[in-house]
Amino acid sequence: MTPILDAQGVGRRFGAVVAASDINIRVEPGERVSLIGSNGAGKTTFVNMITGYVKPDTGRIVLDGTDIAALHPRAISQLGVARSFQIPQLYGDLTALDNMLVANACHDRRLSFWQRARRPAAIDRARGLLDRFGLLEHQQRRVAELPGGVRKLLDIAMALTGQPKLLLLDEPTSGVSAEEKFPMMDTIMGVLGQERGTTVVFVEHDMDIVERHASRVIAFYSGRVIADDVPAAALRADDVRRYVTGELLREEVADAQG
Ligand SMILES: Nc1ncnc2c1ncn2[C@@H]1O[C@H](COP(=O)(O)OP(=O)(O)OP(=O)(O)O)[C@@H](O)[C@H]1O
Repeated sequence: MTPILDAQGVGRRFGAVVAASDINIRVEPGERVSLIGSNGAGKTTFVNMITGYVKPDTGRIVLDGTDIAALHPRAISQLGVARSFQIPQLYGDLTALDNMLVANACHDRRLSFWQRARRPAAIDRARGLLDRFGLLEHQQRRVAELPGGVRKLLDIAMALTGQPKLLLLDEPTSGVSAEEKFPMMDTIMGVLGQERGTTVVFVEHDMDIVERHASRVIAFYSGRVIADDVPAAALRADDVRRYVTGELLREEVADAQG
């Protein structure tokens, strides 16, 4: 099977900082891969290299058979990569539905912008997605008036309008309250389960969410991959317990204190 994503020997420095070092990651269709790691470990750099916002210094990044490492972000998006951001990128003065229509129109360049945006099929698709995310009641509200959790879901719904092959979610639950996190991720993953063929790579700091929703976990530390396995095994690995969750360090400190 052709992998959706095949990154081989990928490296990137920012001055003296090594943000990615010999990253080798292959993602198969349908996987739900969680990227974990402490602040500055290199997760966002990896996501930015897939979307084309950061170019690797070394290595290859192949999307569904096409080498994308040198392509412009727009070209990569048109090949089927979509992303959501830690802080949703929305048009505050437009309604939720119009945000969806604008996102959808960006994927189809055949007609003028609003002709594309207002096609009946585009409106149906946008309303269908809003419905599946539980957002239909908000469709005519200005986005600036919507609560943060709703805006996050809308951002992800917008990313799905173009039926991407690969969806990248950068900390989908950041800034969301502990009570809202779990139902929110259940909604997101439930919708993705209905979207045939969408593969997901998500950056996540909450290990309970990772265990619940990832089929595979890739842990980063200092620009390197230190674990790549099913969640139970990856979260038990010594390097992950030392450098990501900090459990091992806490145990060692407790032992040292007697
Ligand atoms: N544009 C940039 N210029 C300079 N240094 C950068 C740039 N982008 C990232 N870095 C550095 O690269 C390293 C990896 O950063 P990155 O944002 O990828 O980590 P991260 O794992 O996503 O962290 P966080 O969880 O805080 O978002 C860090 O040391 C960061 O300061």
